[in-house]
Amino acid sequence: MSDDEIFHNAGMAVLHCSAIEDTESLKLLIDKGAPIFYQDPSSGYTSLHLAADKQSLRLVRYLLSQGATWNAIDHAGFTPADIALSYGNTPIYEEIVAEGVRAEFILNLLGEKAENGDSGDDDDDSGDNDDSNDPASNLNAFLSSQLTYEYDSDGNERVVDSAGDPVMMAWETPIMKASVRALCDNHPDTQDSLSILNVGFGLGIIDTEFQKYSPTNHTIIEAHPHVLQHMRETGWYDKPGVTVCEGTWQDHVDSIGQFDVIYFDTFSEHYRDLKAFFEHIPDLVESPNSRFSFFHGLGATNGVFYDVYTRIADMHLEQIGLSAQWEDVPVPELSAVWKGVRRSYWNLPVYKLPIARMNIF
Ligand SMILES: C[S@@+](CC[C@H](N)C(=O)[O-])C[C@H]1O[C@@H](n2cnc3c(N)ncnc32)[C@H](O)[C@@H]1O
Repeated sequence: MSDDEIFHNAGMAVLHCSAIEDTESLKLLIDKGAPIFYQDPSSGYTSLHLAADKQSLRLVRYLLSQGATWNAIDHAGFTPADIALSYGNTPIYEEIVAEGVRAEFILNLLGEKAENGDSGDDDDDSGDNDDSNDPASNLNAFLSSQLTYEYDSDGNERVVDSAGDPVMMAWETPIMKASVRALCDNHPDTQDSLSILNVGFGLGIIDTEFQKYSPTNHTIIEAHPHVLQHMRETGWYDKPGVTVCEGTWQDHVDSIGQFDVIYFDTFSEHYRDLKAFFEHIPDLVESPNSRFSFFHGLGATNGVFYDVYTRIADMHLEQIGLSAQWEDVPVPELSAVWKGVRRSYWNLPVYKLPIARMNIF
């Protein structure tokens, strides 16, 4: 028998024992090195998918304790937690999501260690591998990519990079408006007029909304030369109170000052970059009343991943002394907006809008 056949048979035995909830035999197989992560070639199911499908919390716990993969996707596009959710099985869903948070949290720490030179690997979660020349995942490739401002066939504005990936799209307007309302409405410092920092101009949707509050200081950090050109052509450099900081936020963040309102929405960066920005917030806030938000699109092609990343971001904010509230914003059906672009980056009915404040004051 070839190695491949032995591997396949051992994997199928793991799946069979999971399907009949035979934990005794499962334990023997796993102790002998059978692959707990094995995916059925015809369905893509893993042992954890089967345990979720059986609604066996005991088996789910056992498999997770033995290192089962929390986020494997079957051929229909579902993770084990999606299956639990389809049954309304909250205990199993929560068990798997908690494991996801633990696993991603540790991967994040390992990623940081690697960046600090503690290990040779630059291996981390959430596709944070920027070795490629893909403008959507590598900042340098993005900054030298041609950007095009255009309208889709329904007249919705968007800006796309040279690979055809959308950088910003008009469908996000309700999210941007809701973010500005949550950041600016009833702000205790409105009397003195707000000072606002926005990182990432894109289509200028959020900056247009911020302008409605007549901020005395409205600072925009923008890195891409074509976006800056667009800002010049559309008069943003001449608006009273607006300061455009050309370059990346990493270039400016240490000398930019303090603000009542801070928003962050870049492109081609990764969770670790957002987290690095979080760490500057204590130095960027003007007062105890200052509010911070960011575009939360982490893992937004799958509800389980989105849930896991919402919790991870919340924990990281907490670690640096920020406490966040998350408001649900409904997102309409979007299939039409992805026509003519390479990848869709959103596939969920609800946006989780974060509003964070320093909790040390
Ligand atoms: C998704 S768009 C922002 C959309 C914006 N919120 C709006 O309402 O239209 C992201 C923007 O961030 C810019 N950007 C990407 N990386 C950046 C960085 N490191 N520093 C500053 N700007 C960056 C991009 O050029 C792009 O204009």
